[in-house]
Amino acid sequence: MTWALALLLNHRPVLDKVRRELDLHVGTARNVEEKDVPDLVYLQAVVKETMRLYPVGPLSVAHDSTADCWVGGYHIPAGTRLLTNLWKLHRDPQVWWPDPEEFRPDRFLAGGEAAGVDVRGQQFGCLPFGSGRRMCPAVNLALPLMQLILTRLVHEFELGTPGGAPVDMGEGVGLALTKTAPLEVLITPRLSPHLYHHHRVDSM
Ligand code: HEM
Repeated sequence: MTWALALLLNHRPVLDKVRRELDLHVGTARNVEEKDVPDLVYLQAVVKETMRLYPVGPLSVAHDSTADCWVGGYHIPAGTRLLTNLWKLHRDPQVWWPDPEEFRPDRFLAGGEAAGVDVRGQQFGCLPFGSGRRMCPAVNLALPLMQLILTRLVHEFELGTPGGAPVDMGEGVGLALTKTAPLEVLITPRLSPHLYHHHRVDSM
């Protein structure tokens, strides 16, 4: 979520395009709901492109091979500890991305080189949730949640940075891909005040 906001702040035309899609499908008279997300194909592309460039777990999760096997010409003996470098894979020009370092969600839209590419482990060039039997079991929780929370932030708030400065995209090293500089975002409501009404949950 942090990386998605940072990318949108540094790529205003992409943010504007997300808003235009929202204005078309949702308008400004109500809040976005989960049922709207399937119509928001550009927003979905933004989330995919964010996870391609900034996979939450850049080295995925370690696995041990249970049997001898060959991968890409290398012999892997049984019992080898294996890590998949998703960060490298997602930015490798030999995989399929002509301009892998660029944030360009359109590549996931019809006509783009990654049209139809999903992030649920079926296309091996983009695996933010891993693949196979041990892929992330929470993909169907995490993906819709990220899509909905990001959409609501973009729909309900103008987003800016202190002094209009670009966001520092420095990446930390670790099992989770963290930002080295904390993200500072200025938010201003952009919808009618009654849409920000919070329901109070009474304690039982
Ligand atoms: C955007 C959010 C998330 C991403 C990108 C993500 C990504 C991943 C990845 C790459 C793996 C390793 C898959 C593999 O080895 O092939 C994994 C495993 C796992 N994830 Fe997630 N994850 C996310 C959120 C979550 C959440 C919210 C939960 C729990 C509620 C969760 C629970 C797990 C568990 C239990 C495993 C280990 C599965 C196993 O080894 O069988 N993940 N996740």
